[in-house]
Amino acid sequence: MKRPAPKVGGKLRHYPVALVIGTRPEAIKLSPVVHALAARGEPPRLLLTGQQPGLELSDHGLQGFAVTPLHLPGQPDPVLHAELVRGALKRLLEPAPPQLLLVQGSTSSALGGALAGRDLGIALGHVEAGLRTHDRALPWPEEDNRQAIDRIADLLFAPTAANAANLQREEVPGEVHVTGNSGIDALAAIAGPLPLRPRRRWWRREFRLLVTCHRRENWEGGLARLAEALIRLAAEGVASDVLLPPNPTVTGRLTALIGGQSLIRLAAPISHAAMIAAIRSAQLVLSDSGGIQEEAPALGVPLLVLREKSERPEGVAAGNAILVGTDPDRIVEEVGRLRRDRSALKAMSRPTMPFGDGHAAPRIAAACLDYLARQRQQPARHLG
Ligand SMILES: CC(=O)N[C@H]1[C@@H](OP(=O)(O)OP(=O)(O)OC[C@H]2O[C@@H](n3ccc(=O)[nH]c3=O)[C@H](O)[C@@H]2O)O[C@H](CO)[C@@H](O)[C@@H]1O
Repeated sequence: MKRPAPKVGGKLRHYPVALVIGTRPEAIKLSPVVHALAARGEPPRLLLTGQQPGLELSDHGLQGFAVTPLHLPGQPDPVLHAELVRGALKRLLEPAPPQLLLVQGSTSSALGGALAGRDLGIALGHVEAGLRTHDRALPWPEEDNRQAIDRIADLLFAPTAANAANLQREEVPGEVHVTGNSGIDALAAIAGPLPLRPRRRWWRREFRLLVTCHRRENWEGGLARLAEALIRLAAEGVASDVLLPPNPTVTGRLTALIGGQSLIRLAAPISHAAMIAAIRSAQLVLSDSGGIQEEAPALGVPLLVLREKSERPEGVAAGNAILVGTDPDRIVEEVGRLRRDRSALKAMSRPTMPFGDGHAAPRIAAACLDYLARQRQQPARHLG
């Protein structure tokens, strides 16, 4: 189907900085950056790809900013989606390109935005640069997308020193800044000043799990193995709250696998503030989400990571998380062990801040504006 090209807003020229947003985690993590840029007198234009249909920017405090929607929902083939975003953004931005384009993370929207920026010779900033599993298949396509974006970015905002070390090893040509993850800024905006004090009442009689599972690598087999584990745990009296993702494929499969099981509650996606409250009140979280791997340590909530490999080893190193994959025996065993061993659970409940101090966004905004000021003093860039 031929899609109409998005209308070009003449006002584009008034926005030296533009940001690409496609999904919930990008909105969550870029909102603090948008506000930090605005606080410094440079409110950016938001380019909303539509990857996650129904994403409401106002849910993430992004109302009132200039928004250009592209209406490009995610495709079964993420490489195709990245190309659609690339083409649409090139048509949109070519007449009046911004001086700096920011993308976040590892989505096909981020890759498409980065490639469009490169095609048009626009300086590119990557928020959340340098995360690596060093395995192109786990997760695919995120690992590929991250590497591809980092290779062409002019500004790389690495959340941690280990992320920056990955970039230095790869000898990326852009400037690397260690800033912390802006997701922790978003968390602080909800939870209050960080670090939090350890929770006093971390143990309760009833044992409830908070569960999310949506990564592509878990679609074939992983979801069914997790479902088996949750059903076995329910038989032992362990209750689970399973939060369904916005993705209808995963929601359909999870509902077919565990819908109607006693002690297992399925719930629709909730707001970020409600999610933070749910994490805080869980005794143990099971998740394959990237953002939750960052939030749980800062909130001092123990986490079992439903993945074989993670690009966020800092949570495991800090003692808050254990990588368990989706083997049902392993999940049942770890949950059982932590349920019985209160001191092990308590040791994982100490709030830690391996992913940042909650002040990443002002650092990112300052580095962007400094870069723009330097660029303005140089002769114009030419497309090679
Ligand atoms: C493993 C991986 O590659 N993850 C990538 C994925 O995000 P990620 O895996 O984090 O995506 P999720 O959809 O799990 O989003 C996580 C965020 O959504 C919140 N939440 C979750 C459930 C809910 O009902 N409501 C809600 O608000 C969580 O608190 C968290 O802040 O794309 C991000 C954006 O590019 C990247 O930064 C991540 O690296």
